[in-house]
Parts: sequence; structure tokens; C-alpha cells
Amino acid sequence: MTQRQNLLELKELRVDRGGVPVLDIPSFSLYQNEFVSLIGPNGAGKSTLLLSVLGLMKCQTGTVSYRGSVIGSQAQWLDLRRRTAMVLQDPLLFDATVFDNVASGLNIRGMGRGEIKKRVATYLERFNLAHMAQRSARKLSGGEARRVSLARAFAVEPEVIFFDEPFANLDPPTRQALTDDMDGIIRDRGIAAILVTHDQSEALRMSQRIVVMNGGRIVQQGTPAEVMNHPVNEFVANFVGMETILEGEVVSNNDQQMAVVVAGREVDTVGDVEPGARVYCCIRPENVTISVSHPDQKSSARNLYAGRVTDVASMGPFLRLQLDCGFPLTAYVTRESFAKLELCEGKEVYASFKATSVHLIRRRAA
Ligand SMILES: Nc1ncnc2c1ncn2[C@@H]1O[C@H](COP(=O)(O)OP(=O)(O)OP(=O)(O)O)[C@@H](O)[C@H]1O
Repeated sequence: MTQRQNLLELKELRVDRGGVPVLDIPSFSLYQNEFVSLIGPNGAGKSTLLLSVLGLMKCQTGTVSYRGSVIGSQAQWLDLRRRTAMVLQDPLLFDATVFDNVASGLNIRGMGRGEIKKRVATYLERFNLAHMAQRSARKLSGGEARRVSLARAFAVEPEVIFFDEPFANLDPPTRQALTDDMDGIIRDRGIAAILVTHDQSEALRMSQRIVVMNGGRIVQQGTPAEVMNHPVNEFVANFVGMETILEGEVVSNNDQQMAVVVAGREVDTVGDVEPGARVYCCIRPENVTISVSHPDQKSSARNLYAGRVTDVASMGPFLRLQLDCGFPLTAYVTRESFAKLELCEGKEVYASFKATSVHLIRRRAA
């Protein structure tokens, strides 16, 4: 197997703000072509981490390395910033035309006029802004302003891009369209990215790795399925909401009645994704029904699996069951049902859920 190339590396990074420690990262790496999402509650240190990576925040200790070299001098920080781009929640556009805003990063980098014109035209086109190139950036809607800010960031053709909540407060269709555009460019150009987001489905859809932060520390990191299905502690479990997230591949779609293969088993779902696509099937634990004998034919649940209880944990009025059905599945049962069904660890059960209970998210290519 080829070794993944380490692009950006943080070591022993500690940051204080207002005299209070807010970031403590013993080590963190971003690899070539990798898309990482940072999630965590307000004040977890996500934005501070992005600012520190670019040398925009004074660190008490620690190093930032890029392509194996520790960044030390001002010239090295400047070089790192020129190889990267950052998109913030507030688009922060200049009082100038859309064209001039998209060109601004290229002007700073000293690119020739002819080349700037060509480059800006390409990115205006990609973000569907060509028709408003001469409009004042001050007269744009929120969604249009975000497009300009994305076009400006991508126009410098960065090696790494950082996003700090770039789509917050946008309506879902606009958000979806922008993430699709952004995802396309990131893949085409092999750009590495770190996204700070409060939208977990966005993190699932876009990322190869999710990093969960709390109190200035990384509390868990892994593939979306690892983090969602195997939270390392109660904080992560509560924060991610403990859905079951299964990696699968669509094998058929007949009029939106779809079948997805997960760990060799078929899961029926409803949606519109083409066969061959890689997806996540997300199933909320409250939508899984448990029985100890084979349910009768009248059940409307299309998905039925024999499985075994592997773990039982208390969740307030419910008990949370971890099941092994050939794939991991989480279910909630009331204490009353738990007693009535005589459930316990090791018990053989049947788990069922409706096709409409499966929420599908398309996976990014690895
Ligand atoms: N200008 C500042 N001065 C002092 N402390 C600050 C300042 N900005 C942020 N902090 C503190 O630093 C810590 C980390 O904040 P940061 O903005 O990095 O968190 P975050 O995870 O990005 O939060 P959010 O999701 O709310 O944007 C918090 O405790 C915050 O109160």
C-alpha cells in the first residue's frame, strides 16, 4: 500500500486566548487530497485551530509543518498562506465588482493581467457568476455573496482550503448547490480541505475523516462511520446523536424503490441515487423495532434481520441496544419492552425498520 502524504502537521500546539487555554492539540495531520470536517459544540476551539494553522493566532507552544518543513520565519508563513485559502462564514467582500473581488487574491500574488482575466472567468463560470461579473459585490444576496467568496478562494488554486462555516444560514437548496459545486472542484483539483461545520450531514457527505473537538481538544477522529457508530465516550455519543451509519453501495433503483448492499446484506430504502453509487444509510435508533420471534407478515417494515444483542446501556427512559446483524445496528427500547422481551446481552433477536426510515447520504470518493 502506498503511504499517504502528510501535507500539514501540527505538534504540541497550545493556544491561550484572554489568558485562558483554549487549544491543546498534541498532534494532528492533514493528508494530501484529504477532506476533514471539524465538528464540536460552540467554543470547542474549531476556529482557533484554523487560525493557528495559518499562523494568525499566537501559539504558546507547538509547531506547524507543511510538506515536512516546520514553518518558522515570516517568509515561510507568507508562503504557506499563498498556498492556501480560507472561506469564512462572513464573505467579507470588498466594495468593488464581483470580478475584482474574485481577482483580489491573484492581484496579491502578482499574477499578470491577461492570466488573471482568464482565471477569474473560469471561476466565475464554475460558480455560476459570469452574468454578474460587473455587479457591485455590495448588492448581492447572501447566497450570491457566498458564491463570490468561494470563487475568490478557489481562483488562487490553493493546495489546501479551510472553510469556517461557509454555508451557515443559507437555505437548504442553496447550501446543497454550493457544497456540490465546491465538492466538484475539490475533487477535480485534488485539493486538501478542512471544514468547520455544525451540520453533521454536511460533514458526513463531504469528509473522509471527522474530527470531534471539545474544550480545545480532539476527543475523537475517524471515518464518518467510525465516529457515528463507535463514539469513544458519552460526550461524542450525545453530540453526534448516535445514529447507525452504514457504508453501502446502491445495487438497484426501480422508481425510487432502492436496494443498497451493506456488508453483503440488502437494505431496502427509498430515494433517487443511481446504481453503483456509494452511500451511507443512516438509521435512527428509535426507528428500529426489536422482537424475539420472527415478526408476522403484517409488518410494514421492509428490512428484517436476525441479530444478537452485543451491548446494553441506559439512556434515560430507554435502553440502548447494540446489535450485530452482520452489520452494527443501534436500537432504543423502553424499559418495559426490555423486561417483557427478556432482553440481555447475547440474546438472539430480530431487528426491523422501514425503508422510509433509512436516510441516504451519498459518499465522497475515497
Ligand atoms: N477574541 C477572543 N478573546 C478571548 N477568547 C476568545 C476569543 N475568541 C474566542 N475565544 C474563546 O476561545 C475558545 C475557542 O473559541 P473558538 O471560536 O475557536 O470555538 P469554535 O469551536 O470555533 O466555536 P463556534 O462553534 O461557536 O464558532 C472559546 O472558549 C472562546 O470563548
